[in-house]
Amino acid sequence: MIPLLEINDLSFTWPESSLSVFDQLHLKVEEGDFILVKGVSGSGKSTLLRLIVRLNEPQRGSILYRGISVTTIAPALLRRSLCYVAQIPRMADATIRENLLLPFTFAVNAEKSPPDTNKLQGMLEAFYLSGLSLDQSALKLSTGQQQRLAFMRAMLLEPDLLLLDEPTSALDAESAEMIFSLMQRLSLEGKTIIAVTHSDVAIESPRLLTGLLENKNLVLKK
Ligand SMILES: Nc1ncnc2c1ncn2[C@@H]1O[C@H](COP(=O)(O)OP(=O)(O)OP(=O)(O)O)[C@@H](O)[C@H]1O
Repeated sequence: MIPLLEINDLSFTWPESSLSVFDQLHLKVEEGDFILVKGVSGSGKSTLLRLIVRLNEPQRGSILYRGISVTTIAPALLRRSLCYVAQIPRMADATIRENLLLPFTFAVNAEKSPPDTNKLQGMLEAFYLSGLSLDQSALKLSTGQQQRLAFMRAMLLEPDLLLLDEPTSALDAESAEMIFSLMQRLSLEGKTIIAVTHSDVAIESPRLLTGLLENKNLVLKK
């Protein structure tokens, strides 16, 4: 079986830097895997996610999505299937509904049908956002609420792989707990997730793997 994502021999150095972030890194992600990437600050956790969705390009090595080099897939197309949620959520100065539906206005998602109000309301509840109106301003939400909204917006696109960059960094313990329980639930539903975290969280999923980024490489363990 071809893995969902396969990284081989990956080496990367930021422009104008003399130190490489990765040196011959390998990673294989099968459908349904839930990988929590840990590592000290500066070990390259965000950089790894950025390379996967082609926000940066490696100097060496390959990243294959379903066996195809990501360099041959237009970034917008790639990011339709591999959804990246950045550390700091970005919301437009618009309502919650408009923010959630924004990706469906992109040409690349033209064949995806936008969710109706019922689905959006249901999802708000599932993402611990019940009580909010779809017609209120997204910018007036707390960081934790915006983060859950960004997470929900990504899931509405039904990506093959969800990449979450430090989804709980700006959150209090209670909001972080909600994000982790959401990730656990999605993993139990069979979603494939790579999430970067600093926290020592108790997540239970039969498909959970912990990846430690250390010495420019990633070591996975059960
Ligand atoms: N845009 C950039 N330009 C140059 N160097 C960068 C850039 N972004 C990150 N780096 C460097 O790359 C290395 C890895 O950074 P990265 O942000 O991936 O680490 P991280 O493990 O995600 O850190 P943190 O846990 O603090 O978020 C660091 O040495 C950092 O200084």
